[in-house]
This record gives sequence, C-alpha cells and structure tokens, in this order.
Amino acid sequence: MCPVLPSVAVNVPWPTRPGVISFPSIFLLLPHSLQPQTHNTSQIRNFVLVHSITRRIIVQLRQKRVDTNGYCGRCCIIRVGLRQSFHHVPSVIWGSEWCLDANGSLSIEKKVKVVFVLGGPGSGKGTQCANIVEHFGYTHLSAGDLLRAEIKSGSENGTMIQNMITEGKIVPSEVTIKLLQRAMLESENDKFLIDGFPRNEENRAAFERVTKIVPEFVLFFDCAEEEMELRLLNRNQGRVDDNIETIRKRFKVFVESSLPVIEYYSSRGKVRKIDAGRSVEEVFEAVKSIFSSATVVA
Ligand SMILES: Nc1ncnc2c1ncn2[C@@H]1O[C@H](COP(=O)(O)OP(=O)(O)O)[C@@H](O)[C@H]1O
Ligand SMILES: Nc1ccn([C@H]2C[C@H](O)[C@@H](COP(=O)(O)OP(=O)(O)O)O2)c(=O)n1
Repeated sequence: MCPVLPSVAVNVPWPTRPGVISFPSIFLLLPHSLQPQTHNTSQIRNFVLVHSITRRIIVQLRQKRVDTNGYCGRCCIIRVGLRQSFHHVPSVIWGSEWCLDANGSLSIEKKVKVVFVLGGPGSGKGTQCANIVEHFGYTHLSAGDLLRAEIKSGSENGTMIQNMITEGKIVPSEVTIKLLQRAMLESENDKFLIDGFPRNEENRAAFERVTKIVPEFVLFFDCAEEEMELRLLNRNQGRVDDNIETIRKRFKVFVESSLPVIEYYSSRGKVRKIDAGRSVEEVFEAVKSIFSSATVVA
C-alpha cells in the first residue's frame, strides 16, 4: 500500500528575493518519514515507490483533488516535471527550504554564487571551465551545451534553437534562462560557472530580472579573431556552427552584442580580463590567481 502524503504543490512562483532561483514546475513533497537520508544508488529504490505515488498525485492534480494543507520546513523535494519520464529517476533538491502558502503554491529557495564566463567563440571558455571545476569545485553550466541538449531531447523548441545556432544567432533569453535555472536547481552545488551567457543585453537584463542573481565577477577571455578562427576550425566536435561561414557570423554577433555586456560589467568593476591567446596552461595560471584571490575574499 502506498503511504499517504501530506501535501503536494503546484506551480512554483518566480523568485522575489535576490540570489534566489526557482523554476515553475510540479513538485512532489516528501514528508520526513519518506526521505532518503543519503544520495546514493541504493536509496534510489525509495523513488520507485515515489513514482507510483507521483502518478497518482498528478492525476489528482489534474482533477484538482489534492490536499494542499500547507506546512513549512526543511525537507527533500522531488521534481516531477510533467515532461519527465516516470521511468527516469527524479532529481532531488536536497535540503532546500520549501513552504506552501495558503493558495497551495510552493516556493523553493536556493542561494547560489555565479561567475559568468565570457569571451568570443573559440576563446577557450569550455576548456578553462573544465579546469576551474576540477580545482575550485564549481559546477560548469555551458549555455551552448544546454541548448544543444535541448535540441537532442526533442523539445518543442528544438527546431527553433537549431536554426538560431546554425545561423550564429542568439536564442531568446526566456529559453536559455529556463534551462540555466533548471540546471542550477537540479544541482546539489551552489557555485556555478555560467559559460557563454549573458551573450547580449537582452540575456543580461532578463536574467537579472527573473533570477535577481548578480554575478560574483565576470571572467573575460580576450583572444584575437584569427586565433579563435583557427581553434574553431580544428575543434572537431561535429558542431553545425563550426564552419567558416557561421564562425564569421558569430564573431560579428560577439562584437555587436556580447562586447557591450562585458563593457556593462566592466563599468561596475566586475570584469576579470585574461589574455586567452596563450597556451592552455598559461591561461589557466592566470585563471587560478583570480579564483584563488576570489576564494580568499569570500
Ligand atoms: N589556450 C588554447 N590554446 C590553443 N587551443 C586552445 C586553447 N584553449 C582551447 N583551445 C582549443 O580551442 C578549441 C575551442 O576551445 P573551447 O574551450 O571549446 O572554446 P569556447 O568554449 O570558448 O568556444 C578547442 O578545440 C580547444 O581544445
Ligand atoms: N547565451 C547563449 C549561448 C549560446 N547560444 C547559442 C548561439 C551560439 O552561437 C551557440 C554556441 O554557443 P557556445 O557557447 O556553445 O559556443 P561558442 O562560444 O560560440 O564556441 O549557442 C545562445 O543563443 N545564447
């Protein structure tokens, strides 16, 4: 027999407080008695049980027969977004604060630290992010990778994203921001490198408005176009946009749309500029000194 759950939550409102992210979705709240205490594969068996409860609760949600007796506390929240397959292990947001208000709306809160990693296409953002993750414990979120994963997932936005990327254009902010928010919420980490975002003024303003997150600083990889072009033509990752025609379009978009974002943060003293035309090792030495001093200050 399935245990009875005390409550289930519906749409998560957009965040209202600085540094707090949330994502509209449907969540299943587990009472303490049902919470797995550790996050390892053996505990995942608990979720099999949850799957069947989830199925039932979603049906109840659709029929508006759910009990939304609210109570607040620390608990584990299992995200059961409607598009997520029931056979897929749900992601768990550990230890997030949650509360149900009188209307049955759920707020979840997670305080995060964000560093934006910017630079032209091929300046070495992804390469250096991998090093930063290894040495400084951040989680790397590449906006481009999230968009490419969205195309592969067969999402309804897939074709639009694919067309924009092939043309070297910037995907509308709401799409990219939702992907970033979801990735941050699903991660157990609270320190993120956001790579390749914000790429234009619209990205920047919308992210600030929606998430209220202000970056700790902005890492800017400064590299000459000739060098970036050579690197991209040798990248060999089978990307639709690593051809000379699209590369030239991306450079133009970078100069016209992304450099103003870097100037915006520069005028606020947030930019840490790095000469990225050097070897991977030399660039990482410069990156390390920035992160080491950032850690000391924090
Ligand atoms: N400092 C460097 N010197 C030479 N090649 C590099 C350097 N940094 C990265 N690369 C190579 O250049 C290509 C583009 O790097 P990548 O990190 O994917 O750039 P971005 O994420 O900025 O587009 C990759 O093939 C990578 O191996
Ligand atoms: N914030 C972003 C980031 C990337 N994109 C799209 C458009 C970009 O040309 C592609 C590829 O971005 P990605 O950061 O992976 O790659 P490059 O820096 O161009 O090498 O993704 C976007 O539309 N909005």
